[in-house]
Amino acid sequence: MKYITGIESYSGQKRSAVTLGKFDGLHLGHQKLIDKIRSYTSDECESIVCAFDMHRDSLMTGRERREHLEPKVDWLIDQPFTKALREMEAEEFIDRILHKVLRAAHIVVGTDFSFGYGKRGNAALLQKMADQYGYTVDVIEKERYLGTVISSTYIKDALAQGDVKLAERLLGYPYEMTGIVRHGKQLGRTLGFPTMNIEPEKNKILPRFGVYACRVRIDGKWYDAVGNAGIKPTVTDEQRRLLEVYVYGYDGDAYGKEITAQFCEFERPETKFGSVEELKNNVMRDMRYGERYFAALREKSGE
Ligand SMILES: Cc1cc2nc3c(=O)[nH]c(=O)nc-3n(C[C@H](O)[C@H](O)[C@H](O)COP(=O)(O)O)c2cc1C
Ligand SMILES: Nc1ncnc2c1ncn2[C@@H]1O[C@H](COP(=O)(O)OP(=O)(O)OP(=O)(O)O)[C@@H](O)[C@H]1O
Repeated sequence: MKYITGIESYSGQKRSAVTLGKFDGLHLGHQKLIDKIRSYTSDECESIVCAFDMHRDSLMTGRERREHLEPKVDWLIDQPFTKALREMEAEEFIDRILHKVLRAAHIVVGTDFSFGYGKRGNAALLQKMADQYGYTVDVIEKERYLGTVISSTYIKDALAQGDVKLAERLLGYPYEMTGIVRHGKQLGRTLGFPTMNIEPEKNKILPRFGVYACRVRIDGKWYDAVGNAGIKPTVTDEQRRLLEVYVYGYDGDAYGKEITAQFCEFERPETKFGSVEELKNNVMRDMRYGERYFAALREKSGE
């Protein structure tokens, strides 16, 4: 996959199958559009995801989006949502960007896709200009989960409530975050539970502050874990968002390593305990919860 920032730097020579939108999270709805552009790829036609970057709190970092799309499409264009773009007339966007720059042969959008100044551009306008510019348009019905349309907003709402299981159903994969293991206050070790701290990127959304059963990848190997997403109000006033995980069966030194954590199930909200002793007792209970969670999972899958 080729990755660029800004449509103007596109240098593809072939015709293209293009899909456009914010694509935050690459959920099951987005995946339908991506499958469609992939179905058009050939010696003459490359697939392009054009993702508008809104610079707001997001389900995915830019790197995560790249990694998810890497094996799937030929091009990922990250397009900052600039004033010039916001104010471009829809017809000009079709002519200048889709036709002249991207050489679109196929355009794939969801039913509610809108673009151009005042959001005047939509699927109907794309269809109206299709013959003139020689492209086809696929307007994909919105994918639903139990009757509700899947959207990035819906997934953000689920995460805000700690419902990481629902988020996983809507995404089609577990919600996750990646970071370099940093030194904490090193209190955990003295309290009897050594942990790994990772900090989310600035705009990366953490689920509701609280304790979760997690899966953690260290050096390519997956481990069961239990972790707290939040600000550790019992021991610090710093307000720094962190995910802190206790990893079962890992006794190496993970400082400086990049790890990825997947959120499996919400256990309880993060709490400001009255004493470190109370915190410790609760973390011990969380560890037993995590053991039960993964034991039950294994039993279910017959392992
Ligand atoms: C499973 C688990 C649950 C936790 N729950 C809370 C909590 O509810 N409230 C809180 O203030 N800190 C919580 N913590 C964070 C602890 O305060 C932290 O692990 C301890 O102070 C060690 O921090 P350190 O890594 O900076 O040394 C939790 C940590 C873990 C691993
Ligand atoms: N559930 C869905 N099924 C099919 N296509 C979808 C679905 N959701 C969005 N799309 C389409 O995917 C493209 C990118 O959508 P976009 O990420 O902008 O919207 P979204 O997921 O609804 O996010 P938000 O909630 O932030 O509006 C658009 O063409 C949109 O119409």
